[in-house]
Amino acid sequence: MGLWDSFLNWLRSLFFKQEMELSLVGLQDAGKTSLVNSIATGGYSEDMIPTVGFNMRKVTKGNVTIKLWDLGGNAGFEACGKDIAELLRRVWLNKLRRVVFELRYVVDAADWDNIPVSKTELHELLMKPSLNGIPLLVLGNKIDKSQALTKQALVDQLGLETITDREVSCYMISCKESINIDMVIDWLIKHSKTAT
Ligand SMILES: Nc1nc2c(ncn2[C@@H]2O[C@H](COP(=O)(O)OP(=O)(O)OP(=O)(O)O)[C@@H](O)[C@H]2O)c(=O)[nH]1
Ligand SMILES: [Mg+2]
Repeated sequence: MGLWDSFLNWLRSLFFKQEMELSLVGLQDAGKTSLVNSIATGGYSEDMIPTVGFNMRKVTKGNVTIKLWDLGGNAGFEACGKDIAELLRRVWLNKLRRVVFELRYVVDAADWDNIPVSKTELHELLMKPSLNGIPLLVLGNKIDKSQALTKQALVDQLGLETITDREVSCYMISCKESINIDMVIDWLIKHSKTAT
């Protein structure tokens, strides 16, 4: 095992000793589950089973519980008709707003088409009074892909510079190649005191 892997494993061991519960929010396919795997073990798989939209799952390791929230359209609901799909989406978003007290927002930085939807969802969430002042960590995932946006382009396209009422951090990561996962773990450890 290289020095770098040992360092990451040491960070991981610190992380899972903390008592915390955190939420990861993002559009489907952004890489939330991959990020949890990457933080937990460093493992990565191309063969992920998509979490069906409007879903919440919990992953617990050590003292840490990570809740994964999937945002975004859902083909199953859309089959019920656009209005009903939209209504269900609103109900689901309201539920999410009641339970998320800190935000880590995962974006697929290589999926240009979905960035505007990510932006809308993110800014809608930030308007919720219960999320006032809550620090925001935005993660642009899949930077191993050649078409991935640069950090500045992601910041611009998500309108992150217009968010002035809280601490905003943005890291570009790759779960696949374990890039900047150490920065994410470090951020989570530093902010764990404010976690619910
Ligand atoms: N190239 C690349 N692919 C990735 C990366 N992270 C995740 N993926 C792939 O993206 C797809 C979706 O990853 P998931 O971790 O299932 O994403 P998710 O956000 O949990 O998706 P849902 O559960 O469907 O909402 C999978 O095929 C992963 O292998 C990455 O860093 N680079
Ligand atoms: Mg998932």
